[in-house]
Amino acid sequence: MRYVSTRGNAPKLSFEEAMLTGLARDGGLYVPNVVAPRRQDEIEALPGMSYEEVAYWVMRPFVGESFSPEELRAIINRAYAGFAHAARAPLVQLGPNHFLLELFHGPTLAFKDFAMQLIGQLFQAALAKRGERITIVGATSGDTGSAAIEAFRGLDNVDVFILYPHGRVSEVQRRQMTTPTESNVHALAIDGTFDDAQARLKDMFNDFTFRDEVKLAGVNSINWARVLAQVVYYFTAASSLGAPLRPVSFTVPTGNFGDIFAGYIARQLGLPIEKLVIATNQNDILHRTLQTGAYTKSEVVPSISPSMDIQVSSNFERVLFDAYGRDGAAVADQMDDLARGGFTISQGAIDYLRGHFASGSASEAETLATIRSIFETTGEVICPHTAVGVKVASEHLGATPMITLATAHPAKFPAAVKQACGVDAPLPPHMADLFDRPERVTQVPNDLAALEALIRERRRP
Ligand SMILES: Cc1ncc(COP(=O)(O)O)c(C=O)c1O
Ligand SMILES: N[C@@H](CCOP(=O)(O)O)C(=O)O
Repeated sequence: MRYVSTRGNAPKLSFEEAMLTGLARDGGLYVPNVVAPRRQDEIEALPGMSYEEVAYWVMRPFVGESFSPEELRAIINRAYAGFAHAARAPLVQLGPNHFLLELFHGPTLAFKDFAMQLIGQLFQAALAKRGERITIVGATSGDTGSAAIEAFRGLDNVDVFILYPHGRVSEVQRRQMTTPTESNVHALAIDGTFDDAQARLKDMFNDFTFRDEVKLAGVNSINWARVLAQVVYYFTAASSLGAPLRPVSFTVPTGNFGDIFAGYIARQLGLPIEKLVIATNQNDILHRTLQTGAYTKSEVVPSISPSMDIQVSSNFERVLFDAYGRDGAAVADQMDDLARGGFTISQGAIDYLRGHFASGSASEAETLATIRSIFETTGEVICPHTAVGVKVASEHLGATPMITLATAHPAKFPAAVKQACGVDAPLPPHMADLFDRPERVTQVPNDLAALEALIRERRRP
């Protein structure tokens, strides 16, 4: 298996090379050169397998020669050993034909742990073999940052810099990033939005002098390995509800488009997903794009689901690449237009997108009302991101089982939960003293040169 850039003008790489490279050198994102459907009998055999066994089955063909079968199995087993639930990603029923896929039983209480715990192990194995050290820079709207810090804290050969938008993450999310004491961890509060943070990160990748000097690596969903790890739970969830013999639908709270893109890959691998529904908060650019055919940036408005306060959804480029028949030059043109404010999608490409995705959005009031009504009718306390998904899913329910991804633990957003339904959402025991731990953070300007200077100064040579 080789990996190609969505902009068609970068070297083709192996899985390990693509993982360590991050952003392609033409500014694009790496994707597999082919995603072939799996055999039906193999998919039928998934129920009854452990999460780790399904993960191995999903990932093995994508990993190729980069890791031996034994190495990959051991890496997967280590990655999920610390999860608090034996099923790793349990399903709970919310109502007739509506299920929640709980993705918050990892160490930092969000779905990011599924991929980050895995790539932490993959990076360590690859770096040990190569005898290399790297500098990870990540952009976060709240959850990627803490998951990355948890996966890489204390490692001798990795420095981690996490850029989060100052004042635009929840207090629990911020403290998860600012309280680790390891000297290889650096929390940076940028004066701007998540989009600014992600744009500066991509600028760093496009500054080849800096990139090569610090050996820059990325753990955002820029990194294909992140997306791959997230494909697994679509299979475990669907197969526990009877797939592939009966179809299922998914609704995915969406921001950077990584999680739903993983669902799109699962469908390409042969999972019968009837509807794949994009659920956005009031920052509804993806929903508007599907409706209008134009991807037009507007200002990010802070919401009670802050991790989805995004206008430039990085992984949308990956699906556009397919929508344009894998024409990298066409994608590169559209991304140039995006830098100037937006682009209009061709008729063929928008038909492709509408054929693969449905969409909807939830206002702030609808998000709060959903948290409240789910609590009152089921006793479940859900986080605001999950509530966005549940609200949008309710507009797409039918005869096919609907699975909404519960992307974070409610304890990460206690203020919104309290406002919605009046209950406290306590942190689990391993985080119970989070508010007593001292914070360590540097406020930084939204300026490439200043950020690069700080990283050069702080990283260990
Ligand atoms: C809790 C939560 N829900 C949903 C999302 C959106 O996921 P994605 O960015 O993969 O679309 C995020 C951020 O990634 C998140 O942290
Ligand atoms: N919501 C994310 C944004 C970054 O997404 P990623 O999947 O590209 O890492 C966050 O919580 O940081």
